[in-house]
Amino acid sequence: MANLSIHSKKHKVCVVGSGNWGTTIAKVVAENVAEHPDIFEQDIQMWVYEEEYTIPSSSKHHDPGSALSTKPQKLTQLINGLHENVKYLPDIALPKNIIANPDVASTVEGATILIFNLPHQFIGRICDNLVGKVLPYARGISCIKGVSVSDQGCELFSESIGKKLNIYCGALSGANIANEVALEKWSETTVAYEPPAMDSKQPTPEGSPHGSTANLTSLNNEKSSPKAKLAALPAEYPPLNHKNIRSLFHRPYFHVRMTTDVAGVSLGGALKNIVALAAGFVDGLGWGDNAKSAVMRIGILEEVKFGLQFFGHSCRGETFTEESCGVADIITSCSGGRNFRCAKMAVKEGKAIGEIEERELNGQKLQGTSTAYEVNAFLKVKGVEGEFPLFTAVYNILEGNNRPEDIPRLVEGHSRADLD
Ligand SMILES: NC(=O)C1=CN([C@@H]2O[C@H](COP(=O)(O)OP(=O)(O)OC[C@H]3O[C@@H](n4cnc5c(N)ncnc54)[C@H](O)[C@@H]3O)[C@@H](O)[C@H]2O)C=CC1
Ligand SMILES: O=C(CO)COP(=O)(O)O
Repeated sequence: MANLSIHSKKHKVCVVGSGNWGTTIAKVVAENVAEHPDIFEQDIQMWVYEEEYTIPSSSKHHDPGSALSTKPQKLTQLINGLHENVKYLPDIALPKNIIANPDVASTVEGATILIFNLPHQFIGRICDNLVGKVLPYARGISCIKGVSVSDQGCELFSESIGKKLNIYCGALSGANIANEVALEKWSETTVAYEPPAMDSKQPTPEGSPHGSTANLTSLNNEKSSPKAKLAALPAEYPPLNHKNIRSLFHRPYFHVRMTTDVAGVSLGGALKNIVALAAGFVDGLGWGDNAKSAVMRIGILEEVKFGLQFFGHSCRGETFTEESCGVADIITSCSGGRNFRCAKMAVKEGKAIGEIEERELNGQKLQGTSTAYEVNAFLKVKGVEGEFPLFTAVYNILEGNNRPEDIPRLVEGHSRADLD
């Protein structure tokens, strides 16, 4: 087929991270670059935190006669040889254009689109290693569910990545249990991207509260960082407007809705992990679906309140109630997510959730436990712990100050009016 593109260069896409969701998103984008060769280069470099791994005897790749199969191997070699991430996404065939790379600097080299997808506790250090190694006009998308809390306040990862690397960074988040997406079972997701004006030959959707200009000011209401100057995407590249960003993620089984609300999308993904722990706690007590629904209802109200109170000038309440990254992610995460499952087991077995995480997840990481502590530290500094009774209850249960049985009492009386 003739290449009708008027652009002499194509976008090089890389994925920083290769866990359960990192590998799944690499599969999604690897399929899409193959379908849009006029916009994207064909290979996807995927950064892997290198480790040695022995193929388990339950794997179809296990061959007792082969030393390769019974001895530990480098995970990158296994992924590149088998086209499968045998540790973090077993039994899912990966497209051959995914290249596992243990070196983060060469993973991002020459990339114009960087997709950040790793447990949130590791992103700060990785970004430190990337300073000065990223194209000045690169653009990022963060798939990370968490927030970055420091004495500077509460920051979105899209923003902390953007500031550290001096690039624009959007966010992807939705009701997306990775294993289901990897099996190509239908789901929706939300991608928040506010194209810097110079990247876009197309207007952002009508009604956009932010227009189409780059906004690198802090999304935290009370702090605003100096505006960093973004480098323009050279005209040789196809524009990075909503249409082209969407074409990188949208699949027949993975439906993308675009928005410009980076704060709402990021916060929905981060805060629902705290709610999922609460749902696991009450389910672990055997309290049933009504109790879980109550937790979800209060959880969504606290999400909206948190967004509007601390990120109000850039966050839309409707994002939490209308988009996949909001209410839908609460529902899916409180049904089958890892935070929910591990919290439930912890209560049923009377064990610490960290012990369950270690035993059950084969190296995958819970995000809700650390997020509950981080959000609590921020709420404490602001003096508003009492205004977020569910988030606070989860923290206190993890700390051992309260028991899961206390949740109804702790959230009682917090009607919609109380949360306003
Ligand atoms: N798994 C899921 O169903 C979904 C996860 N997410 C979010 O995506 C983000 C990434 O999650 P997953 O890919 O599932 O990760 P994961 O939970 O599978 O975590 C394991 C990953 O962490 C890496 N890792 C371990 N120690 C490390 C270190 N010291 N430095 C750097 N990396 C290290 C491992 O190599 C592996 O790639 C998280 O924020 C999560 O909340 C979002 C949607 C769905
Ligand atoms: O984010 C998720 C689903 O959208 C996955 O949640 P867990 O990390 O709790 O598995």
